[in-house]
Amino acid sequence: MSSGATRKHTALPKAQILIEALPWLVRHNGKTVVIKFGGNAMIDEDLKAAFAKDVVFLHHAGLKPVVVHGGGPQISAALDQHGIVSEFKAGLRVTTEDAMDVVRMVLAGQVQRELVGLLNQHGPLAVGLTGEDAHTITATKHQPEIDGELVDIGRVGEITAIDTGAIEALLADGRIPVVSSIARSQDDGHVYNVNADTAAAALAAALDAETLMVLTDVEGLYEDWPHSDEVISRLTATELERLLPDLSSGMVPKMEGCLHAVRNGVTTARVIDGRVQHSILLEIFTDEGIGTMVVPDEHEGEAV
Ligand SMILES: Nc1ncnc2c1ncn2[C@@H]1O[C@H](COP(=O)(O)OP(=O)(O)O)[C@@H](O)[C@H]1O
Ligand SMILES: CC(=O)N[C@@H](CCC(=O)OP(=O)(O)O)C(=O)O
Repeated sequence: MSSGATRKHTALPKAQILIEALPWLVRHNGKTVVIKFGGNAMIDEDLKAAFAKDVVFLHHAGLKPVVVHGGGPQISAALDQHGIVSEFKAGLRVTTEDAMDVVRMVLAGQVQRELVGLLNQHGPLAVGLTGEDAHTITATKHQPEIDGELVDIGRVGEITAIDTGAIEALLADGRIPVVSSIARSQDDGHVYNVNADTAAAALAAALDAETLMVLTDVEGLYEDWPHSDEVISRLTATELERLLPDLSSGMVPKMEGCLHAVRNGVTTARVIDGRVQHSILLEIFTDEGIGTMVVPDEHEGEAV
């Protein structure tokens, strides 16, 4: 049996860890953080549960987390079951009308429900919605330019407007919004498939969020991918803009999204490793942030 003095002594390091978080708690109090949880980081059950705990922790620590989720691998698996081949052009899924039904079913009916369920194990907190709800995300048909030609990739949307009303009402009510990246169409009565990184960045900018955090399945933006695993730890908007033409595949919408966010009022945009448990807490409450941080140009040289 341990004495009172010993118990106090062994508990001391815990108190120190808590008190070290004080400056960050003060700095982030009341601030909105948009967290994009990528489909690739969502494959492991323990990671999903740890993610949910981190988000609930942020909520109770006085921040306002908004979750935007992906589901690329989950959509591809479901399309496969339906005998629909997955094809990507310019990093975006070619989405036929039939594929759109599957995308919507998987994102809104499966992935979002699962995240809402995990978050709500900690209390009546999470409310799921898609960009269709209350006109949260409106889009028009996106036609990427490939080799100088506009290409038809089906029901893929380009965001034209964000209405933050529903999300802000949920935040004001002490809830955690969980948003699926599906948009209402401004042209017809249908819906569009939107890349989840792009949706998260647009929401972060429209919500005037302090931070956009993109969780993925790599450590951050590699300097010379796939030849080296040297992570770029900090980039200004202008430095990122110069790098964009050389980026490939999944990193393109992420880094374009980070650039859009910091050019539109978000203080920092970060790409971090969703495979590391509690990476969100490391980013928000310590100096030992991991991954890649993008800052606006005017913050160059300042401590963020
Ligand atoms: N410069 C780069 N640095 C890191 N990853 C890169 C880079 N260029 C391309 N990638 C690829 O981007 C992937 C992440 O994007 P993606 O597969 O769309 O993930 P998510 O499901 O999280 O959105 C990485 O797993 C890696 O294969
Ligand atoms: C247009 C487009 O490509 N939409 C994506 C939406 C999901 C997504 O972005 O998921 P991740 O974040 O896991 O990649 C798709 O259909 O895969």
